[in-house]
Amino acid sequence: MTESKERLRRTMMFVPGNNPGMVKDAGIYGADSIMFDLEDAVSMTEKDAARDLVFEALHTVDYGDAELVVRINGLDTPYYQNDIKAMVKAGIDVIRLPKTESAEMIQQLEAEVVKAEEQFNLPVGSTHLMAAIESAKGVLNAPEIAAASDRMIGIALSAEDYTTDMKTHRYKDGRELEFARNMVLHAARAAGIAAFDTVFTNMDDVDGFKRETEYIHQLGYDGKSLVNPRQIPMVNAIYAPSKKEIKDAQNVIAAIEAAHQKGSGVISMNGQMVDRPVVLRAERVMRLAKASHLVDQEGNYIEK
Ligand SMILES: CC(=O)SCCNC(=O)CCNC(=O)[C@H](O)C(C)(C)COP(=O)(O)OP(=O)(O)OC[C@H]1O[C@@H](n2cnc3c(N)ncnc32)[C@H](O)[C@@H]1OP(=O)(O)O
Ligand SMILES: O=C([O-])CC(=O)C(=O)O
Ligand SMILES: [Mg+2]
Repeated sequence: MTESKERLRRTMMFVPGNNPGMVKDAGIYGADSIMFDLEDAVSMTEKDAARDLVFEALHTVDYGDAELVVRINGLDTPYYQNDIKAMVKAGIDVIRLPKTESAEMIQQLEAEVVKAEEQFNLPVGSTHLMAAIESAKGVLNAPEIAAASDRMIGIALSAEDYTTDMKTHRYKDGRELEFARNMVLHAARAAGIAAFDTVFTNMDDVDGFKRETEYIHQLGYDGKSLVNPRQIPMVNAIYAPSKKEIKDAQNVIAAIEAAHQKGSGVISMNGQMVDRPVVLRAERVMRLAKASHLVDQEGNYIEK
């Protein structure tokens, strides 16, 4: 559970569960998490076929190191119980509940997941959960939702449905999302889980996508839900630390290790106090640097 809670999740790519070609090839683009969609990308008439297709793919396709997520249908639909059963049986890593509005909904989801894990002789607790927050009620209850279960690995803002619920729509400057973005992020951080920003659906507005990603990176989001593989390298580039950030992080880690040997937890480096929060930030920079293939095994910067 700990490893799973802490893994890098910069890119979580939606893959329509009813599209055999996309489902089969989803692993080739290097997304940190692949999210098969059984909900809004799939029409009512294709719900069963999509579930079968994803189930089959989970058994036959090698998705490498990617985390495998499924967005099931909502708790107010006739599909969600079959979705949970099939996905737990297939050994999915994470179930994402759409349109989550309360902690009770997560508990209802968890009860079904426990039943399925027992039915298929899987260790109880092995399936992780996350929630998509898509309404005013969900945003206001985000702290309770994020803390509703030990299985929770993250919460995501879903701005398409959220802006509809708020009687607005998405603007280029994103000001209509300010409160929700901050609320979701704070709820995730307070619960110690990951925060995912919403999809950006205009594939032709590359500058707009980059601006939005820079903004949510600055806020502190772990990553973003995506709809297209072309968005993956753009997110990774924004999350990749610079050469100077890597050097500084390495200096901080080396200096604090030396200080610890002498029994001290705080030091001064170039006039700057270095203590635990600075070290934790440096360690995250190094995790991102490794994931971005910017350093080799020994931690040396790789010139491109
Ligand atoms: C509000 C919400 O609920 S959002 C979540 C639900 N929506 C989705 O899941 C939509 C996911 N995205 C898509 O279906 C598509 O990316 C679209 C329709 C937005 C654009 O499609 P296209 O114009 O065909 O994209 P593009 O030309 O960039 O595709 C390039 C390649 O990537 C593949 N691809 C595109 N999107 C995806 C995806 N999400 N997952 C896997 N593969 C994809 C295409 O199949 C194509 O493969 P090919 O070169 O082997 O033929
Ligand atoms: O989770 C997302 O970003 C996509 C979605 O369902 C929404 O925006 O309503
Ligand atoms: Mg939605």
